[in-house]
Amino acid sequence: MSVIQVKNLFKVFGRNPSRVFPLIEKGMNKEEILAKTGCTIGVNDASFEVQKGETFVIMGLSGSGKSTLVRCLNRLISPTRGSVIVDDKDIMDLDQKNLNKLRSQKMSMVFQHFGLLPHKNVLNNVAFGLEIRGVEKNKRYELAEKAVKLVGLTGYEDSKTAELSGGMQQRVGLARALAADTDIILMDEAFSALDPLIRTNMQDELLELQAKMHKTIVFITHDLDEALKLGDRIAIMKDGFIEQIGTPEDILIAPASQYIRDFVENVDRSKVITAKTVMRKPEVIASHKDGPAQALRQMERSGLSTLFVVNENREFIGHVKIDDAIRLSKENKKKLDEIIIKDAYTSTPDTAIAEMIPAASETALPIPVISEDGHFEGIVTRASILAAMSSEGDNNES
Ligand SMILES: Nc1ncnc2c1ncn2[C@@H]1O[C@H](COP(=O)(O)OP(=O)(O)OP(=O)(O)O)[C@@H](O)[C@H]1O
Repeated sequence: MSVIQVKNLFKVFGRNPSRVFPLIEKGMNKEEILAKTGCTIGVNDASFEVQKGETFVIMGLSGSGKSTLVRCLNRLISPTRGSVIVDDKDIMDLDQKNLNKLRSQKMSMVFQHFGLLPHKNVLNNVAFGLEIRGVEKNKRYELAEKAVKLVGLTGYEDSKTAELSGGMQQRVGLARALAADTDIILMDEAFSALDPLIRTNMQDELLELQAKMHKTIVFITHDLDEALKLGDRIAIMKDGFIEQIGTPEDILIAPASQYIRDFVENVDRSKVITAKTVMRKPEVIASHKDGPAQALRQMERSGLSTLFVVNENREFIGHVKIDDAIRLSKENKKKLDEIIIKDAYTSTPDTAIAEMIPAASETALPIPVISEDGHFEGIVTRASILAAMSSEGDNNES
C-alpha cells in the first residue's frame, strides 16, 4: 500500500517560474534554462510512490535536488507543479492548520544538523514535538523516555544537548521523531555529519529499529554505500531528474543509464546481491519417499553426484551423496532416510552472496536456498556467484 504518491512534481526557483515549462518541453537543460531565465530547476518531473513500511532512499550528488524534493513532501518547500498525495490527500490542498498537523502527527523530519534546542536537556528536546502537539505532560515524558531508551541514550536524559557528541545529538533528533510516533519519518542527510564509525553504527541501529517498527522512511543521502545499505528501494537523482528507481540489486544489476553505471562501478556487488537474484530452480531433486535405486538412477541420468531431497510439501530435507546411495542400494535398503545429510550449509533468499562464498568454495556443491517457511526455492552455484560479482553479467549492450 502506498502512503506517499508523488506525481509529476516540479520545483523551479526564481521569478515567474511558469515561463520555464515551455523551455523544459523544448528539451533545454538546467544550465541553459538558468542562463536564459535566471531560474534554477530544483526538481524536474519527479514521480514515485513510497510503500508503507518501506525505507525509500533518495540519492544523488550535491545539487541534484534531493533536499528540495524531500522538503516538497511536507511542503517546507512549495512545489511549482505536480502533486504530493499522503494517505489519499493532496498536501497542496491543506490549510496551515492541517499542514502543521501533517508535520507533527504524520511526517516527522530528522535533519542533518540535528535541529535541537541547545538550552534544553535531552528529555525535553525529545518531548518538545509532543508538547507542541498538546500531549499532556505525564504522557509526553513517558513517550519521550521510551524513545530515549530506543536510541540508547538512557542515562543522558538530563544532559544539555549542546554538550553531547555529534552522534549522540543525532540520536536525540531520531528519538524526537520516534517519540512523535508519526507513520512517516523524513531523514535529510541525517547521518552525513557524523564520523564514519559512528555513522556506520547509526545505520546499523536504524536498520534494527526499522525491523521492529516498520515506519515509512524517506532517507536522503549523497552516499551510495549508505543508500545501498539502508534502502529497500533507491531513487537516484541527477540535475533534478530521477534517473532510476529500484532495489539496490536492480540498480547494480540493471543500471538504467551510463550515469548510473559509472556511479555503481566500484560497489562491492557481493554484499548487495542476494541469493534470490542468482539462484535457479534445481532441475533434479529427490523425494524423501524415493529409495536409493531411484536416487541413483536420477544421479546417473543427470550426471550429478549429489541430490537434494524434499518432502511432499517441497520442504527441504537435506542431500544424498552418490556413494551413500550405492552403499544403501547394495544393502538392499528401501528408504533414503538414513543417508540424508541434514546439516549442510543452506541459505535464505535474502542472504547476500558474500556470505555464501566460503561455503560455495569449500563444498563445491550448489547451496540450497530455503524460504522462511522451509520451502526449497532454488540453488546457487559457485559459478552463478562469480558471474553476479563481475559486471560482465550486466544486461546491457554498451
Ligand atoms: N532556495 C533556493 N533558491 C534557488 N536555488 C535553489 C534553492 N534551493 C536549492 N536550489 C537549487 O536547486 C538545486 C537542487 O538543490 P538541492 O539543495 O535540493 O540539492 P541537493 O541534492 O539536496 O544538494 P545538497 O546535497 O548539496 O544539499 C540546486 O541547483 C540548488 O542550487
